[in-house]
Amino acid sequence: MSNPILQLQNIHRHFFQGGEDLHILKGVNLEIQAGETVSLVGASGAGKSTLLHITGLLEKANEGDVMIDGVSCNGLSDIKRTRIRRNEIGFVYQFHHLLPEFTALENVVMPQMIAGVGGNKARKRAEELLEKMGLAERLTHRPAQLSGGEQQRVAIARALANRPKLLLADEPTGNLDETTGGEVLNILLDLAREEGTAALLATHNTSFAKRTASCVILKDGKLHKGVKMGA
Ligand SMILES: Nc1ncnc2c1ncn2[C@@H]1O[C@H](COP(=O)(O)OP(=O)(O)OP(=O)(O)O)[C@@H](O)[C@H]1O
Repeated sequence: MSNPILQLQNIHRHFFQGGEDLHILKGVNLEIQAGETVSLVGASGAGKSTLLHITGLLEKANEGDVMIDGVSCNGLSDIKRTRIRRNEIGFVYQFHHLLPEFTALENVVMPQMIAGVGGNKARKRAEELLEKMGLAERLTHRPAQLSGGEQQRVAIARALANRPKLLLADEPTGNLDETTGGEVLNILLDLAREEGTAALLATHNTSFAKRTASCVILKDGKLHKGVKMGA
């Protein structure tokens, strides 16, 4: 069997605040395979965003290792960590962070051009992704001309544009109503499975968490296996 796409090994994170040692993550372990979707739930302040930041190589753990497709990222230089982050990891946030002056299509083309993909190829990939998102009629719309759900679908297409091995999403539907959020989540999960992307999604919405292949709960600094969920 091939390597898991993501392995978190004994991750610890402390914050030192006002003379106090806040030990937020106390030995977190997790494995996610290609095409596997996992939701991350936990009370506010449990450390979900901190764990996603460490997993996305945006910050470092005080102890432990993040392995991306078998590569140990702990001891790598900042340049190598940035390269892995750019090439192997896609991010979706609660707010879409699309570039307002560019169209939907251009927003999805852009990260590919930055990664060195040629214009025609990048455009074709962007069109395909946006069509799968049900946005074929919205390619030339700017973010302000799109609904919240449409904006978030463009953000998901952008995150997947460079075919990342790992998709990290922090409350990807947190800014949407229940129905729209559910639709956006289904699209995200279908696409991640279809593309073989490993996905870790932090969410407060327990009914949404049921739609991923598995669910982990962050509590008292450790991950606990959630009840085995649906698909
Ligand atoms: N840079 C920092 N310095 C000090 N404390 C921090 C820092 N970043 C996070 N924390 C603390 O770590 C804890 C976990 O924060 P985090 O944002 O990861 O939680 P969360 O589970 O994502 O919460 P929410 O669901 O409310 O977004 C909180 O108590 C927070 O105050």
